[in-house]
Amino acid sequence: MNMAVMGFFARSELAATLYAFRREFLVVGIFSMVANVLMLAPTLYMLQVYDRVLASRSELTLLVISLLTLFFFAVMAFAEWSRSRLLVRAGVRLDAVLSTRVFNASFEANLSHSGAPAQRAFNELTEVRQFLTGNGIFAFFDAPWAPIYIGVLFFLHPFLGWVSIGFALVQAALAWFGHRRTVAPAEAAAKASLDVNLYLQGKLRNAEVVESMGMLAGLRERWARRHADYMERQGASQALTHRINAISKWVRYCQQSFALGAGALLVIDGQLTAGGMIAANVLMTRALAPIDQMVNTWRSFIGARSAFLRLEKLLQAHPERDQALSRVPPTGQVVLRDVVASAPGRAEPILKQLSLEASPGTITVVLGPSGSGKSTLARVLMGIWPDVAGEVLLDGLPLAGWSRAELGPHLGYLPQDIELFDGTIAENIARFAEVDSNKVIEAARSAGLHDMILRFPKGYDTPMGEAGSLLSGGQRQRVGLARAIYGDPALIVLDEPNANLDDVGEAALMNAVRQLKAKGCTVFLITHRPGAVAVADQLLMLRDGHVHCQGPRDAVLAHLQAQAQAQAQARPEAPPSAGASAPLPA
Ligand SMILES: Nc1ncnc2c1ncn2[C@@H]1O[C@H](COP(=O)(O)OP(=O)(O)OP(=O)(O)O)[C@@H](O)[C@H]1O
Repeated sequence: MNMAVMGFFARSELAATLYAFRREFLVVGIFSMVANVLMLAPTLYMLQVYDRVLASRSELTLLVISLLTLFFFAVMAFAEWSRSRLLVRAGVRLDAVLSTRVFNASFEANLSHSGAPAQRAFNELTEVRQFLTGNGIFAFFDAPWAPIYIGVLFFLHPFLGWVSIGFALVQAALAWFGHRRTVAPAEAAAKASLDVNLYLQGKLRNAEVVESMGMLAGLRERWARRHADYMERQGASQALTHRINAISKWVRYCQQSFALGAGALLVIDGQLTAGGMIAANVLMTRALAPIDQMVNTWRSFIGARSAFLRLEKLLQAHPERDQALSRVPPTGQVVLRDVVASAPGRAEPILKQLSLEASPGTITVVLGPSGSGKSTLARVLMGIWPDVAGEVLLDGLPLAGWSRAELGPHLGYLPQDIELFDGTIAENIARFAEVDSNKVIEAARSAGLHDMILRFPKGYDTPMGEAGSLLSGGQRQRVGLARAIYGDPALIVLDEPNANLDDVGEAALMNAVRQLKAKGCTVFLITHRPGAVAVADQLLMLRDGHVHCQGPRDAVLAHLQAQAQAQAQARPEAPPSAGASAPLPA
């Protein structure tokens, strides 16, 4: 294989995956060769019928060559069918090989807000697969055979060979021109189409909010603007493609008729038989068909190529995680050293030089005003904040180095926006792994949910869709809590778990937190409610991304009290110094 081709397959993971299909493509190439060589059969048949059968008036000759041609056609049909089947199967396998990888990469991209939505990545995978396994690719397999047909035309008469080369050049020039002109508009239209779809889907997801506050008109106006932009771009792109297709069609008609005319000239001159003339006409159409096919499939080629490039970029940006980094289960010892968490588009980091330690069997309550960085800290602790500097260690090892699939069951996380997924309540609590009924019930009990679930008609097997209408905000939060508790994690982070809870719910939560502590879990509890301070071993107060106060609970409380008293005494003379901070030694 030549260097350029090898270079292509070596350049990325995606290209290397395609390289694994080289055998299939080779066999497709062989079938294409058989089919293309046998395409000469109709030409030979025509020659024989005109020049031999009609001249000799022999029915037997006609029968023999007809049967022979029939056999060739059968082989040709078999070769064409086989190559299609092979490609379809290769497509299914390609999808099987890549879909998990693309799923993981687009999931990670979503997590870091760095990539296009997952759905787009799957559309791209489908586009690449459909191109590689559809009609478009045949043009590439058939094109190399055009020279053979042109060679046969030269054999019939050099003039016919030159005419076919002339037409081939015109067609190729048209394809090249088409590519240059249509690539940008086609890509712009595809992007605009995706934008419109994604915008619409996003709004449909929030249909209740939109409806309740009468936001539809405003949103429709924004959607209409995007839609109009898409229509305009698509119209421009289509108009151009149609123009190029029309020119291509015109060239094809000219070629079909003038090839016959050129043959007729030679017949008049006595240089070609009538059979040769008809055969040359068929042959020339055949020789130029792949080029014509390429002009028509150019658009899908461009689409597939840019989809390929985007997928390649996505996979490169999110390489497969090294599964070898799995380790013994963590005990939950957490150390953060000089952690700085940033976000794109923000001049200042969200968390600034944050350091803390938490041991197994302790509860750290994180307090602080809105926007002080508590939820960001929760994500850092879970290892899902993309842009972190400093050290985040779990059992003395960097969190980022753990195998996510293995670490996941040892972590518990209750985010502020609880997302429950399609499936039963039990499956949601069991995190969609194999449901261990005892563990599910234990987690539900701890979250104060068990009795409530039993009151549902299908109990733990109630689908989330149905339960969605049965569950209140507080109950959803408790299902989220049970999911976080499930399987006795070593480290658990609860981000405002009591936001929607009543007093009973809050008591159940505090009970659950104490149980977790008793089991040796490292608990982080982020809250606005002062009641939670009662269960804390240590307190961490954040203010504007900084540690305002940190240390054992009683010491921090005493310090805050002393600070408040000092401020109260100083008040008559001078205003309090807002934001005075004094991190306590842990
Ligand atoms: N993905 C993000 N990109 C940019 N900025 C962000 C992102 N997430 C949060 N922020 C900003 O970081 C700051 C801290 O946000 P965070 O959600 O951590 O605060 P919080 O203390 O949990 O607030 P609350 O109590 O209201 O939940 C805010 O100013 C917020 O605007």
